Amino acid sequence: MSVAPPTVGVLVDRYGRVARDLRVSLTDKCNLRCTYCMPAEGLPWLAGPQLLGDDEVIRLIRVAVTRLGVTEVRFTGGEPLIRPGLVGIVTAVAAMAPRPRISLTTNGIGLDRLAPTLGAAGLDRVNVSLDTLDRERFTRLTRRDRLDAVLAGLAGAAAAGLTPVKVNAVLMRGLNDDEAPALLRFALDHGYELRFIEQMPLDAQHGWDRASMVTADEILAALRSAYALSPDPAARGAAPAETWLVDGGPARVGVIASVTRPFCGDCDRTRLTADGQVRNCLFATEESDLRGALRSGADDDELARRWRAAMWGKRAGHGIDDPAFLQPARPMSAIGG
Ligand SMILES: Nc1nc2c(ncn2[C@@H]2O[C@H](COP(=O)(O)OP(=O)(O)OP(=O)(O)O)[C@@H](O)[C@H]2O)c(=O)[nH]1
Ligand SMILES: C[S@@+](CC[C@H](N)C(=O)[O-])C[C@H]1O[C@@H](n2cnc3c(N)ncnc32)[C@H](O)[C@@H]1O
Ligand code: SF4
Ligand code: SF4
Repeated sequence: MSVAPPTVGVLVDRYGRVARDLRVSLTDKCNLRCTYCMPAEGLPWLAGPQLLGDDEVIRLIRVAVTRLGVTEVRFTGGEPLIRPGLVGIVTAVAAMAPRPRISLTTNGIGLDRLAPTLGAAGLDRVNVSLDTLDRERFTRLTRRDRLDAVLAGLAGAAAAGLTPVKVNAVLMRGLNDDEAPALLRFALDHGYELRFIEQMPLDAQHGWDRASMVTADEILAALRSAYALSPDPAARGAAPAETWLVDGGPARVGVIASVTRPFCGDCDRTRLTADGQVRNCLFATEESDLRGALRSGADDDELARRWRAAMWGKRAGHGIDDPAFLQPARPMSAIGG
């Protein structure tokens, strides 16, 4: 392996990992306030001029897709459905050649209305976050009484063919950690693919505590009290989720065990924040400023060169277990989860 970043080709790092999955944050704002993500009062949001405009987002995605080998584009945030230009951005990305696969990670609010339009624009599939089926718990966990809107969003996505519809759930001790089997029952009944996510130290309040985090092992034990789980024979590839067949399959359930079973060795992700910074890892402490370069006249070759250089410096892993671990300055909602 050479000691300098490549000047042509794909987004490779010094460990030989190639990033083909681009996660784009379209806004740092959100209409929920999940306790594991942000405080009740919200956060100091990015100001208008700091945000990439729609044309700037599209241009950077085009650089990634046509020059850097990116084959998957995921829109996230914050809450991507509240970005006014979302449909136009999806339409533009779907017209790129080679056409990337296009997906969206969302809290689902408003998706019932938007799903057909997004599907027609070229969105392939969605992941919807849902941590509890109990209205009172949902309101406590997200600080908003919007469970019905999320359930409607899920149904709307399935009806619009944005499949497979995946459901992301974070379990919080003492709040919804008894709900794993019920969430799986709900997902099986509706044909959604459920994945549980271990809580990570990426909340704005820095309230994460390893000792109280609900672990993958605990989640699996809870699921096994109600279902037979067997290893999924399908190859995992670079996916964060490890999956199991439920009661012999074909239905599956996944666990994203970022903390207790990290998957950094196979990571294929690169991230672009809503203000145009490339991050080579969720936990990166440095960013590369593509917005500044773009606005001062850099051409596509130069943007691609900077992106390659940013990925080359990616660390081997997140280092959460390292005593010297430092939580990144930006929270999950600003990075793009
Ligand atoms: N540590 C870590 N966690 C990630 C990464 N990407 C996603 N996750 C976690 O996995 C959760 C689910 O991610 P999603 O956006 O639903 O998508 P996905 O699981 O990456 O992808 P698909 O299964 O292909 O839809 C995120 O909220 C994160 O908590 C990553 O690169 N590193
Ligand atoms: C940051 S959100 C952005 C997209 C959208 N607002 C949503 O909630 O799906 C993406 C995902 O990150 C997850 N998430 C947020 N904070 C997290 C944390 N501290 N640890 C693990 N996952 C987290 C959420 O549950 C959600 O599934
Ligand atoms: S997890 Fe998603 S829905 Fe919840 S507060 Fe964070 S950005 Fe909003
Ligand atoms: S923590 Fe960083 S290196 Fe590990 S999987 Fe996530 S983005 Fe990739």
